[in-house]
Order: sequence, then structure tokens, then C-alpha cells
Amino acid sequence: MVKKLTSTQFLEQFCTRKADSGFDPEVLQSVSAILKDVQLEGDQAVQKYTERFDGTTTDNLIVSEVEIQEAKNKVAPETLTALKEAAANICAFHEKQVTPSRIMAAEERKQLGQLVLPMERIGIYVPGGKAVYPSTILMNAIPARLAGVKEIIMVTPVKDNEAIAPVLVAAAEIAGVDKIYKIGGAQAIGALAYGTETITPVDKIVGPGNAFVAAAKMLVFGQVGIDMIAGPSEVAIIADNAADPAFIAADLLAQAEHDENARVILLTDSEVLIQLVEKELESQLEKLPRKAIASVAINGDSALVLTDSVAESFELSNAFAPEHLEIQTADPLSTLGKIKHAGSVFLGSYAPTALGDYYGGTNHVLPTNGTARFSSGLSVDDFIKKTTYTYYDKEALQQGRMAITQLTEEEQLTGHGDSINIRFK
Ligand SMILES: NC(=O)c1ccc[n+]([C@@H]2O[C@H](COP(=O)([O-])OP(=O)(O)OC[C@H]3O[C@@H](n4cnc5c(N)ncnc54)[C@H](O)[C@@H]3O)[C@@H](O)[C@H]2O)c1
Ligand SMILES: N[C@H](CO)Cc1c[nH]c[nH+]1
Ligand SMILES: [Zn+2]
Repeated sequence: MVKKLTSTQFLEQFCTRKADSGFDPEVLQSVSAILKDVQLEGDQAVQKYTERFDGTTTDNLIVSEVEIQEAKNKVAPETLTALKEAAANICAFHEKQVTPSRIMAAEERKQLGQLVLPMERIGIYVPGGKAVYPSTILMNAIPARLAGVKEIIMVTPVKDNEAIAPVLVAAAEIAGVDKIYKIGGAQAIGALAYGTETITPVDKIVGPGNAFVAAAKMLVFGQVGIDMIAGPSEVAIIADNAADPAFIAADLLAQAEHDENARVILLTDSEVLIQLVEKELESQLEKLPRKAIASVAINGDSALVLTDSVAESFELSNAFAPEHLEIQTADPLSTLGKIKHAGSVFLGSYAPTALGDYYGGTNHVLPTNGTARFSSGLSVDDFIKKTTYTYYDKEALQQGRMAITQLTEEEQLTGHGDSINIRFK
């Protein structure tokens, strides 16, 4: 069953940095071969790998208008209502992130400012190997639309020539996706990055995926932007002895069912709570349809950690920097100041991670594997660029002339100085 660790063991096993990229060398090798092929052979290579890895053989990889209409008619009305409600909450939260272009300094003879410009075309990766993720479409496309992105292209794999899941088409329409391609894995990332005969290259690729997708995103970064390398799901729960063990076990299992490599952690100063959560995990796991995946995750890189105090639980959580952090202690809102690193925080017994995964309004594409120390979850900011501008008239430049030329001489870049001085001859 799940490992029980002391604080020291947790720090050693979960919070030390590794020297390598974290990617299996075989995965990196095969992904870089796939990317090279896609760059050279375009659609033909995309089709070859789609057939090999997904068993899908179509030579028409775009989802057609007819398929879209057929799919939409198959979605249950209550699913459509749920998608629209979730979309409204996500929209309401993210529209507050929109920042306008602004003038930062305006004097009579000069003006400095910052233009906020949307990206033209973005690609959204929607995972499709082990589950379908309509919620991920909303989380990626809604902030892009709010940022003003002109074209949103979505890719998602389908298995064995199956039709695309209707719920994905419905979510794509609600979120404002323009085109959908039935491709996944590294070949889809390559197609979005380099373009093919039928797919126009994008400026940035966002969205989560498995190790092949993540490695491909890492390798194409530089030619295109990427949001982050979002790995398998994680949750850390800080709880005291008053927390409900059934809630905690359910929240741990919810993230464990995503992936065998998911990491789920309880940090508590209560030995009794650990015992109760352990029992709950055993009984709840039995009833979980995705028991096979969740049980590998729970028994793998996951842990129940006994700490000295709630304060120490926060220290360990900050060292781990989890994707999701749940706080199930007395007066959870008052603990916000103790958080240094976490992708997204869920406060109290009635704000489980699943609330944010689907509905609350915050984004569920979040930094994993300790990267919350230096990065943030997906937001409108991921889809804009900030372009600064400067206006000076002759008199304003004359005022700065001496200082500029002094600095150009220090750097021995007198051509720079000349480009100032020539204006005053
Ligand atoms: N952080 C987030 O916001 C978030 C949200 C949803 C899902 N996730 C994570 O995304 C991941 C989804 O993974 P998935 O596998 O279900 O779907 P996926 O779409 O990421 O991967 C499936 C693709 O992998 C490729 N592939 C499979 N085996 C291969 C091989 N041997 N060689 C080369 N390519 C191969 C195939 O092309 C296939 O289309 C999970 O880890 C899940 O936890 C994260
Ligand atoms: N928990 C995932 C991010 O780690 C997001 C998700 C999508 N659907 C359900 N959950
Ligand atoms: Zn989830």
C-alpha cells in the first residue's frame, strides 16, 4: 500500500533536484526521430505515426463539418448545460486577467508605453490516450480567446479509426476552437510546430500530455512557444486531525486515477488521520473503475507523511511545490500567507481539487514536478506578448545625449554614440 514517510524521508525522496531532464532517453530518442520525420515528410509522416501509435488510418485528419454536426447532435443536453456552466465560470475568472495596452510614462516631449498584442495562431493539445478531456479544451481555449488569439487549432488523438468523442466537439465549439485534427503524440506537436501540407504552423503550443507529448514540446521550444512541460497530475493535502479521512482519500484517488505516474501526498501531524486515510484508500480504491491506474499511482511515487506540526506540513509542501495543494485545516483562508510554491490552492473541506479541474473557474493546466517554484498555471498571459514603444522628440533626446554617449564609450560601441550625435549636426 501507500508509503508512510517521515518528514526527512519525504524531503529526500520527493524534494531533491535531479541532474537529468527527467525524460527517459528512449522517449527522447524516439520523439526526436518522429519530429525530424514530420519536418521532412509532413502529412505523410503524421499519418504513418498516427497509424502506428493510435491505429487510425485516415488520410483526412481534420474533423469535417459533417462530423462536427453529427457529433454535436449526440451530446446529452445535461452535458451541454454542464459545459456551458463551467465555461461561464472559467470565462468570468480569466477575463479579469486581461490587461490593456498602456502608456507607462507620458511627458510633453516623450512617451513610453507597452502594447499588449495577442498571438495570431495557437495550437491546443488535448490528451486522448487514457481518457477524453473536454474540460482541458475549455481551460486552454477560453483564455486564448479572451486574449484575442485569431485562430485556435486543436489536436487530439482518436484510437482505431473511431469517430472523435462528441463531447470534445461540443466543448471545442463552446470554447471557440476553429479547427480540430484527429492526431496526437509527438507527431501532432511536430505538425503544429513545423506545419505540414494541411496544417498551418502555430506560434505557441499549449496543453498537457503524456511523456511523448511533453518531450516533443520541449524539443520544439524555441521555434514555437510552449506553455510548460506539464507532467502527470499531483496533489498534496495538508490536513489536521479534524479533517475528514474519507474526503482526503477521495481527493488523493481523484488525481491518482489520471496516470500511473501521478503523485499524491498527505502531509499531516496526526498519526490517527494517516491510519484512517489508509483504510479509506483501500476501500475506496476497490470501487474505482480506474482502479488499475490509481493503484499503481498510490503504490508508486505517493506518500502519507507524518510531520511534527501543521507549520512543518507547510514547509514540506513549499519544498515539494505541488501542482495542486489542498488545505484541510481549521480556518484555511487564514493560511494563504504560508504558501510559497503551489500551482493552485484549494481551501477547506468543500473545495476539492476536482472542483477546480472542471468548474470553479481557475485554470487546471498547472505546473508539475516542482516547477511551481518558478512558473504559473495557464492564463490569458500565455497568449499575449508585450511590445514596448518609445517616442522622444529632438529636445528630449538632446537631454539624454551626454549620458547615452558616455555609456556607448564605456562599452566601446561608438557606432551607437554616432547614431545619436548625427542628429545634432
Ligand atoms: N496537467 C494537466 O492539466 C493535465 C490535464 C489532463 C491530463 N493530464 C495528464 O496528461 C497525460 C495524458 O496522457 P495520455 O497518454 O492519456 O494521452 P496523450 O494524448 O498525451 O498521449 C497519447 C499519444 O501518445 C503517443 N504514444 C503512445 N505510445 C507511444 C509510443 N510508444 N511511442 C511514441 N508515441 C506514443 C500516441 O501518439 C498517442 O496519440 C496524463 O499524464 C494526465 O495526467 C494533465
Ligand atoms: N487534474 C488535471 C490536472 O492535473 C486536470 C483534469 C482534467 N480532468 C480532470 N482533471
Ligand atoms: Zn484531475
